[in-house]
Amino acid sequence: MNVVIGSKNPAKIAAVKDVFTEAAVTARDAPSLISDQPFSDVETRQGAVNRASHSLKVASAAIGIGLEGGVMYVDDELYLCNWGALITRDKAIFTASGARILLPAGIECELKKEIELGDVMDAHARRRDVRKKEGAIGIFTNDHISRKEMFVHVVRMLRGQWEYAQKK
Ligand SMILES: O=P(O)(O)OP(=O)(O)OP(=O)(O)OC[C@H]1O[C@@H](n2cnc3c(O)ncnc32)[C@H](O)[C@@H]1O
Repeated sequence: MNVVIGSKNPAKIAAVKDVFTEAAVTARDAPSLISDQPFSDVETRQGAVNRASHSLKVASAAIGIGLEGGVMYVDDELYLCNWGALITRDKAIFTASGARILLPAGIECELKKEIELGDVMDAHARRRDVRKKEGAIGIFTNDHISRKEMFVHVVRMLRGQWEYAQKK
């Protein structure tokens, strides 16, 4: 089976490879067609769907996967959120969201200056390419949960829903 992931981000590719161990996984750049820094569940999920859909158009695979990071408010508190989408050739769409954690108030201030979370995290943690490695979730959980691990959970939920639908 061929699976295409609509991103060249190593944390996202590694998560898909971990779940689709038997598949040939390829990675393609795919536009999210949303803002660089999504600010809601609705927008972040749409980005994941757009990436999955685009990747399937440009690669000959059975399944396209899109993974998208963003932030969203619960009341007036800002949380990290992540969404995934799995799309099949016959246009079935499955979506799932990942674990979320509250972001410190200082992070929200930076995001409001239109600096992307990935760049804010590099400055905050004094590290490089946090978005491709441990992620904000890794930094703020003291490296207990990495971005890849969080996405593995999302991709497992996508795969499980797709398998369940095939049984019906
Ligand atoms: O190469 P792509 O697939 O675009 O990966 P990305 O990390 O740059 O882009 P996302 O669409 O996943 O995330 C949207 C923005 O939020 C940032 N972001 C989301 N989750 C993050 C996390 O856990 N750690 C660091 N940055 C994160 C990310 O860097 C972007 O600025």
